[in-house]
Amino acid sequence: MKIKIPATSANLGPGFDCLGLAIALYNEVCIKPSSYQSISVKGEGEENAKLKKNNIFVSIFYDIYQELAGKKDPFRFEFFNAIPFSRGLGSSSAVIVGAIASAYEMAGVKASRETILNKAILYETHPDNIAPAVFGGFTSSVVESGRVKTLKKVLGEKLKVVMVIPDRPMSTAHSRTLLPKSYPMKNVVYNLSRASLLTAAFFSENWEFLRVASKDCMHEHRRMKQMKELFEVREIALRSGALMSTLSGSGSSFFNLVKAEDAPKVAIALKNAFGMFRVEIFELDNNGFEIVKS
Ligand SMILES: Nc1ncnc2c1ncn2[C@@H]1O[C@H](COP(=O)(O)OP(=O)(O)O)[C@@H](O)[C@H]1O
Ligand SMILES: N[C@@H](CCOP(=O)(O)O)C(=O)O
Repeated sequence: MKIKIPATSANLGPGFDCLGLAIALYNEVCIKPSSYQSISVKGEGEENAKLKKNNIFVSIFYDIYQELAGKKDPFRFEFFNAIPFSRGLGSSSAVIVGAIASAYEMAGVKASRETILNKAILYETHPDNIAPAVFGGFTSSVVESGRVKTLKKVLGEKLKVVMVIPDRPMSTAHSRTLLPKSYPMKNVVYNLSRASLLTAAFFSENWEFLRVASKDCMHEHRRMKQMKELFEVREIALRSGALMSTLSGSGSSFFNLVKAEDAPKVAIALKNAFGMFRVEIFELDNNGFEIVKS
């Protein structure tokens, strides 16, 4: 079988741990029955020998496969990774969702996307990457009694993403340790009001509200201080016409949502200012993971 899983950009500013969307940048994994287990890696992580011995996708796959099939058959895993690691593009969530969906497919057990999502939340404590990786589109999610409740909005082709991908990683786990354990009430109201308005703006396609609705006072500043160039990335992106400009997930990438016709202008402005960073124009993904060949 072959599965493709999209990258995701989580938080989108004030929507910490609850808002996210999927991007048309994919990891692909081919899995075939074999007489012995083997792993090959192309693309991101190709040089990392550890991924052939201690691979989180394979571990999660067999967790689920053994639960469903009651045995551990050997498979060949061929990874074609396009999602950079630790750049705030949901690489770890793509692994979790891809491994679970693949295990159900290889065990011959049908599963709804809700089932896949509610398995994935057991491995990833926050739903803002896994929900769009499962469903695609823009998603607003909560976790209630261990179950994920999410709503999806399909995003039209009038929108594109200009993503600035720095050459330095930011580990999600480490980046979360930089955040305070509690916040003043005014900060909480600042973020929850904007997250609400941001969600309403996406669902009603009122793009002119995105700029004010995507501001955050709970996590971005502390994280962006680890890579001060990101403050200028945002300034240039907004000056060039981006609808919104936010730290992608826990970083280090910077997410810029633009009208399709403005994408080249915004990308050129960012490329001219940050020659050392990757600047890519992506479409949005509205499908989530896809099993492209059984
Ligand atoms: N395709 C992959 N195959 C195996 N492991 C992966 C893959 N993508 C990510 N990982 C694991 O996840 C880690 C990155 O997780 P994290 O810091 O949460 O980054 P991100 O912001 O991309 O989600 C990598 O260091 C690696 O251990
Ligand atoms: N809400 C999380 C999102 C992490 O996204 P990632 O793409 O960096 O894994 C957080 O901000 O920690």
